[in-house]
Amino acid sequence: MSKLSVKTNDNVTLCVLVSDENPELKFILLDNEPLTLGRTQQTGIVDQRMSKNQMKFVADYSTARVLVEQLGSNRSAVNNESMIKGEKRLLNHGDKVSLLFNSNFTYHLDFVTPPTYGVDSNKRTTNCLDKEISPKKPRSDSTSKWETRDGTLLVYNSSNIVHKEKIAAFDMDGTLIVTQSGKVFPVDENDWQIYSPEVTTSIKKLSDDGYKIVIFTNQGGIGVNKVNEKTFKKKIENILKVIKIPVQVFIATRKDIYRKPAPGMWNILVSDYNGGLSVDMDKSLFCGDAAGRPTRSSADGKPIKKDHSCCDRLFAMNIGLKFYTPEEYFLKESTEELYALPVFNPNDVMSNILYTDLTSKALFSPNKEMIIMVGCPGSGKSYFASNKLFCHDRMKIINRDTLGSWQKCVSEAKKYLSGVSWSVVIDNTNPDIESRKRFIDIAKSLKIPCRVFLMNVSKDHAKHNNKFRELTDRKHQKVSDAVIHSYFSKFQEPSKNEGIDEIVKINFVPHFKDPEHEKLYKMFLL
Ligand SMILES: Nc1ncnc2c1ncn2[C@@H]1O[C@H](COP(=O)(O)OP(=O)(O)OP(=O)(O)O)[C@@H](O)[C@H]1O
Repeated sequence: MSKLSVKTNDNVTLCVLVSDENPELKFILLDNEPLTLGRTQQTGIVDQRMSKNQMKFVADYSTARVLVEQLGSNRSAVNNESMIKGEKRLLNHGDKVSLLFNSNFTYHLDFVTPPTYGVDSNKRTTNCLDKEISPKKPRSDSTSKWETRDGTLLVYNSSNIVHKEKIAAFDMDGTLIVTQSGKVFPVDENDWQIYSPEVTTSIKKLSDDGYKIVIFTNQGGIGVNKVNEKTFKKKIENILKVIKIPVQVFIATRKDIYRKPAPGMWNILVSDYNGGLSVDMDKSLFCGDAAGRPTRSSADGKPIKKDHSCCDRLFAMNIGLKFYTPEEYFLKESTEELYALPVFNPNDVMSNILYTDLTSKALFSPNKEMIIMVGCPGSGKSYFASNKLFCHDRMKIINRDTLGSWQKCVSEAKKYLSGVSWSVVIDNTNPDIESRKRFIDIAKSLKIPCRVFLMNVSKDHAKHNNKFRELTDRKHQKVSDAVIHSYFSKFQEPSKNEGIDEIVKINFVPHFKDPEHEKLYKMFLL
């Protein structure tokens, strides 16, 4: 039995939230009239984790979408992706909402064609809440096809997009379009032309052959307000008018997991934007111009600048997709396979090495001592120092990021080492003699042994770790590449002459929180 009833006109597409646990339980969402669900008699939910007003829904019949906002404190979810208080999402027909994350309080959204109540007996006679699904109303304006995910990813769906197992994906700038002006960056939103006539014919053929056409584009300019988002969306719509085939577009506007070569745009396509169809990786492909090719000549001998980056090729490699350059795919030019990958390949990290060549001694001594870490940002000092496998309970990790200044680190180190049995680890970069001396002096004055643990990690490896940290730990303050370069320019190799008892080189031994982290770590990240 439905908890609500409503009289409707024949031409109205009714919108209903249907409980997955009890399909009899349905809530009608009237056009533009908010409905709040939570721990109430209406829903029959008594779980105390649920707020009385947990989620607010507002249907927009003109666009066949529903805006949902989480009001309660505990997490809810849309299509199994968790939401927090204050977060809003747009729902489409068929989307699943969990009033509480990981619970059975789930509903799905149906747009239902209402009955005619005997006005014309040839017309439908089903109850308005029976699951007779009307085709979605055509969206009234182009903006209704746009969505924003996680505040940074823009997604566009052509209204007649059909999901497929075969995906033909393309980069946009330099691949599907080039500037008319001949400049690297467009001078305005109209400064574009289709890369070559083969683009439209190839895409039509792919579509006829059962491929869904997708565009993945990095547009960091939007994130830093250099490019106007509204104007850019219009530009996409104009390009798609020329392509004339239904297309899905993903636009990464920030330096986050969605920015190529990180895999976020692909992952969200597979999880949320392919109608639940799995992707045939063997038949799918990605084509882009950022392929890491050096300066070269065209067939008629004209010089061609080197590629501005390798991010398209790396994106395809990270995902495991077949990769083509626009020249290969559209112009059928033969492949030269001349390209450069980043110096550091995360797949090369060795898991079968020891942390240190020191096999005779315990890495961390049970006796009181001072350990000075030396290593650039991202070299893994904190990860190593805080790894409980190697530390003992009476070991204080002292860190400038937490305390605020080296002076505070010095006094904290003195305090602990003056105590009965505490050892300390100075978890700062300590690149030069001057920065190490502050701590060596304390050890000397207290007659405590002092060792240096020197991180055996290259600059490119540290940059990779740093990027990985950015993508996996949003709370950690971002470290620019300039800070890493500055460490290396200041670096003075530690020497026993500084008053250090022992210098131990610490190798990078990979160890991951979970398989997802390992998978991401082993991808190329720029
Ligand atoms: N052995 C390891 N295996 C897997 N990941 C690691 C390892 N060591 C470090 N990482 C990852 O590399 C990133 C950087 O490590 P960490 O924060 O320890 O560096 P750091 O040298 O302390 O940097 P900073 O000086 O900026 O604090 C982190 O995301 C960490 O999870």
